[in-house]
Amino acid sequence: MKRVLVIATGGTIASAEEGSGLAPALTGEQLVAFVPEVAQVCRVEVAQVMNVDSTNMRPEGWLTIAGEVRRSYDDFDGFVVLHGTDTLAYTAAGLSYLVQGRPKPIVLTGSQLPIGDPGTDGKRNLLDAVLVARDDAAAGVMVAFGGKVISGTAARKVRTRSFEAFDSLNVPDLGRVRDGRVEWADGVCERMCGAAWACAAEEVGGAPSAARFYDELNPRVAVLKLTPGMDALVVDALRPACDALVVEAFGLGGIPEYDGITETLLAWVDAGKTLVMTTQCPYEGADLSVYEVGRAFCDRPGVLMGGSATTEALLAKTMWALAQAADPDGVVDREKLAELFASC
Ligand SMILES: NC(=O)C[C@H](N)C(=O)O
Repeated sequence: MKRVLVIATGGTIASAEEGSGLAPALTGEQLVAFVPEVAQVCRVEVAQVMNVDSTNMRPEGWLTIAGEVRRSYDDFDGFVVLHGTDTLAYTAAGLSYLVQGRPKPIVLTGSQLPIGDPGTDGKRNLLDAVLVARDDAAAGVMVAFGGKVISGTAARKVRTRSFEAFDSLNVPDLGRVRDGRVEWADGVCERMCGAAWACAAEEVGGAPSAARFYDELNPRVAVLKLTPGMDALVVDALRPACDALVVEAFGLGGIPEYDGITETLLAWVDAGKTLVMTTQCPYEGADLSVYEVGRAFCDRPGVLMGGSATTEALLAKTMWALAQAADPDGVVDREKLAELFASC
């Protein structure tokens, strides 16, 4: 029987109402006990690394989860991370960059209703995630939620109440779990590699092979969604607190020319910081070379293009790449940063 480690972090799945609003109350052991089918399909152990609403999850928490996977890696065939849904997509992206190669499956899930609620989606999601984590064809970081299996770098929470809370943006779902069976989409291994992992061609398809663990992130990265009439002071105000800024431009890549917005953004890279350009449209990605209002950002040292990656993935990738590209004094090698950014 395969061995699965359930890493419990909290979230609605573990929550109960104790008079001041829903808050995590149950342990991972208690959650697993709600789903007896889990013990019938694998040997399960639980690690409780924290018990928080995912609103309070930070990049340090991603490192804690990745550290737990690393510590237990040889003892288990797969990992399930029980997590609040609100920032689950960020953590899934963070883990995708912290555990690269073609690692054993690391499957994130949670629920929209507490596991003790009679209509809960938590039992189904927990069992589905375990089924994916023990599946022979599974590898890498994934989200299993509401029957869908989604790449860890493509997930976005798109619904606040419904059970189908997550969509896969710009890449198809990796598969589905239906009636207790994992059904992978056609050509899924190639897509999984394209989405998240820097795989060599011979690593495509089949079971997990080598895992590459990283244990550093630079959390000094913010996301700025441009809005009509934004004051350049807002762009400036973020600078002291950040080493990089992920900019959600308009449409295909429009950056306002009025009131010094373009100049104030470009001053970031002149000061040695990094800009990552993306779009506020969820689908089809950005291309700043098309319109005049984006051209100034093309071929500029220090400016990286986000393509069709999600903002969640770009934030996590930037935190990872900045940490790898910095020397001990924190000076970032831009060439190395650009290479790392393009590598996964
Ligand atoms: N459904 C959920 O899990 C929401 C909860 N606030 C969390 O993210 O922890």
